[in-house]
Amino acid sequence: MTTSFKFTLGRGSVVTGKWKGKQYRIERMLGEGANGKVFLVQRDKVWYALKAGADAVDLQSEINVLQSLDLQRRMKRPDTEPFLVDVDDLLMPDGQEFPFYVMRYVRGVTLSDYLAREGPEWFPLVGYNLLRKLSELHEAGWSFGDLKVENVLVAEYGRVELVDYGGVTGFGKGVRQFTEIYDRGYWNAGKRMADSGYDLFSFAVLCIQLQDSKRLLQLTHQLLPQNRSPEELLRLAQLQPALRPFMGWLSDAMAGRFANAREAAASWQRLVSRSGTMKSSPPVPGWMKGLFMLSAGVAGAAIIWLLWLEW
Ligand SMILES: Nc1ncnc2c1ncn2[C@@H]1O[C@H](COP(=O)(O)OP(=O)(O)OP(=O)(O)O)[C@@H](O)[C@H]1O
Repeated sequence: MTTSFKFTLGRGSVVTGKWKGKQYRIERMLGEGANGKVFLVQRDKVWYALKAGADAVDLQSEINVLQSLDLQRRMKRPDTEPFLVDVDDLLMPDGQEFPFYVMRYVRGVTLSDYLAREGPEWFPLVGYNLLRKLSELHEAGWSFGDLKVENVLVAEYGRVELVDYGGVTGFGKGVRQFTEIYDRGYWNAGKRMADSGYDLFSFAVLCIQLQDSKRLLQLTHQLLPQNRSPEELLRLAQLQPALRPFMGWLSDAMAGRFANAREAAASWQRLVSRSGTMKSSPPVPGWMKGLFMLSAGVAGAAIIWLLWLEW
């Protein structure tokens, strides 16, 4: 397998898996990162995301996680469509080979783009959905590791999907792929070790990042490494009106006081329904609009209930 990773696939080109022979038509590149390139592709009129990487070992560990999550979901609901669709090698016309996998295409935008487009009042609901996603992963024994704004895609009605499973780490192991600003170790708040608290800490930083990325970045430049602390982060959070209802929650998450992500999600849900921070007039379909005629708090709880049913 080659280690160089300089290739492009133009729109309309068709790639064929070496071993299984499935064909995919390339539409466009969705993203490019350290571990590979992700393309929007089509097969039998269905859209998928195809990720090709240079390093078979890295890609294999993402594949293992996705397989284990699919298994877990199918055990809960046997009719669930798998997220991981195909695994094969890509044979390029010039003879180079790249490992790839094909997954469900998430029709979403990044978390910050979603809130900019739909309005900041979606934050409590999207945050809740993200916590539920994390707890699903944790219950399979994995920590996401590299939780950050760019790795969370949000689709219609605040549905959340995590992308880039390259940082996923089994509980108890050292986290290898992380982004400093979201990292518990960087803020002198605990070990760089995979557990539910590691992701919840990153989630808390992500909340601040969403509300005030500028001051968060400034803070990292101002502080000496030994002075980085959760208290500094909480001081920043306190300045954000949107985060005030969540101050206690953020403090618990940063101090590792939640037993797991499910407990953290339940606590978030209680806060949202109690404080009425849930948005009250979203662009929702007619059947859901009726629910929003109720008070914001009740409507919020109703949406959460709906999402619980679907999850
Ligand atoms: N299933 C998907 N559906 C839609 N878009 C996706 C999907 N998977 C990945 N993407 C897009 O492709 C981008 C790059 O994917 P990914 O983060 O997995 O690559 P990477 O090489 O591991 O990147 P990084 O260097 O950030 O680790 C994502 O930010 C996202 O925009």
